Amino acid sequence: VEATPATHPDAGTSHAQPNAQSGFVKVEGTRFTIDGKPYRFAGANFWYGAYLGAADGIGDRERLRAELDQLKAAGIDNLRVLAMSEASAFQRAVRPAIMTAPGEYDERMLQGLDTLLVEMGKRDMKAVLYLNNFWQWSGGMSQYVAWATGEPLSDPDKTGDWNGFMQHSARFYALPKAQAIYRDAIRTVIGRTNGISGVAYVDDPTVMSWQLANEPRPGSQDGGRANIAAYDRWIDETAGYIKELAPRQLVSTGSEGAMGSIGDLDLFLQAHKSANVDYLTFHLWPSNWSWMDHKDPAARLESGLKTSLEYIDRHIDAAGKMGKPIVLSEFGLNRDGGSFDPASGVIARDRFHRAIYERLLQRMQAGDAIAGSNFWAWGGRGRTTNSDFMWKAGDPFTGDPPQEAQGLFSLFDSDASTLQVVSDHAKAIHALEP
Ligand SMILES: O=C1NC[C@H](CO)[C@@H](O)[C@@H]1O
Repeated sequence: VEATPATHPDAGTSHAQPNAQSGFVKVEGTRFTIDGKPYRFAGANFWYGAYLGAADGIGDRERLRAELDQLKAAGIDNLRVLAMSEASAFQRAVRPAIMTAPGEYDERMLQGLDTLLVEMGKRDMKAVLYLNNFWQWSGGMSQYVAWATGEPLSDPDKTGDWNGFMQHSARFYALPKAQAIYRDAIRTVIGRTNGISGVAYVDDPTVMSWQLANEPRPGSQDGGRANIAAYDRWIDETAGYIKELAPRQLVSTGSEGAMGSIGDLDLFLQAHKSANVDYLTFHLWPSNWSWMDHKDPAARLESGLKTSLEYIDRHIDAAGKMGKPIVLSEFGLNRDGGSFDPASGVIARDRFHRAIYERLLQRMQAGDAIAGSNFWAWGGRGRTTNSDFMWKAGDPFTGDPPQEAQGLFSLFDSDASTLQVVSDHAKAIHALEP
C-alpha cells in the first residue's frame, strides 16, 4: 500500500487496498519494478500520441487504436509522449497547441491525452509524459520566456542562430513568471481527471513517469555553464513539486546525458543527484552530433557505432555509481543515403539499432542500471505528400516533429525490417531472468 506524503491533499487516505496489485512503476535500487517484479522495456517515442487521440479533425482515433495494437503486438509497450505544447509564432511548431495562452488550455487536446491514456491502459502499456520542451517545435521554454518578458521570439528556423536560441530558452529556468505559467501547466495536466475513465491521472498506473521537459539543456555549449546553478535548482524544485502532486508516479528530467549537459558527464550527474529525480535518461544522436553523416549514415557507421557504444557504456556505468536506473529515451539514425522516402533502404539504421539493442541487452543481463529504451520515433502510417517533406498544420503526424523533414528519423509501419529488430529486442528483454 503506497503511503501518501503528508503534504499531499489526499494525506491520510490510502488509494490502494492492502495487497492490491497497484500496477505503478516503482524504483528499487537501479531497477524498475511493477508489483515487486522487475520491469524492463523496449519502447518508442510517440510524441504526437495525444494529438492522435484528439477529435474534431485534429486527431485520428482509428489510426491511434490500430497503431497501438501494432506496437503492442511487436512487444513495444512503453511510449514517450508530448503532454504539453504552447501556442507560438515559431514557423516550425506543431499546431494546435495544448496551451493557447498562459493559463488557457485547449480542452480538445487534453481530451486527446485522456483518450491516449485510456487506450494505452487497455493494452497494458506505460506512458512517459514530458511537460515542456527545450526546442521550438512545440513552443516550449522559449515561448515561456517570450510570455514572461514580452520580448519577441528568435526563431532558429529563420535565423539559423541555434546558440542564441538555446541561450534564450535557458533563461526560462530563472524567470519566476515563466515558472509560474509552467507550474500552472503542470497542475493542469497532472491534476487532471480523465474525462473518459473518471480516473485521476495521479491514480493511473498507465503513467509511469512525468518528465520535466524534452531535452532540457543548461544553455549553449559556450554559454550554458553560467546557467548551471539555476538549471540544477530548477530540476530539483520542479521534480519536488511533481513528486508532491504525483507521489505514486516517477519523475525524470528528459535529459540527453552529457551531450545535453554542455558535454560534461559530471554536470549531468550533478543535475540528477536530487532525491526528487527517480531515474536518469540519456539520448543518442550520432548524426545530429556529427559522429555520423545525415546524408550517408553508412559512411562512418563503424566509427559512429563505436563512439555510440562508448557513450552508452559511460552513462550506464555512471547511473550504476549513482544507484539510479537509466533509460535510453531517444536514439535514431537516418535512412540510407539520407533519404526521407519511406520506400528507401534502412540497412545502416537496422545495423545501428541491432548493435545498440545488443549492448543494452548485454548490460541488462549483467544486472547493470539500464532499464529500457525508446527509439525515435514511431511514424506508423503517417506520410507527407508535400514536395518539401515539411509538415503543415492539418497534415498527418509522423515520428518527425514539424521542424524536421517528415521521414528523417521516422520508423514507418512499412519499415518491417526495423520493426523486426525492435520486436526481437523486446522478446529478448521479456525472456530475461527476473
Ligand atoms: O527530442 C528530440 N531529439 C532529437 C530529435 C531528432 O533530431 C528531435 O526531433 C527532437 O527534438
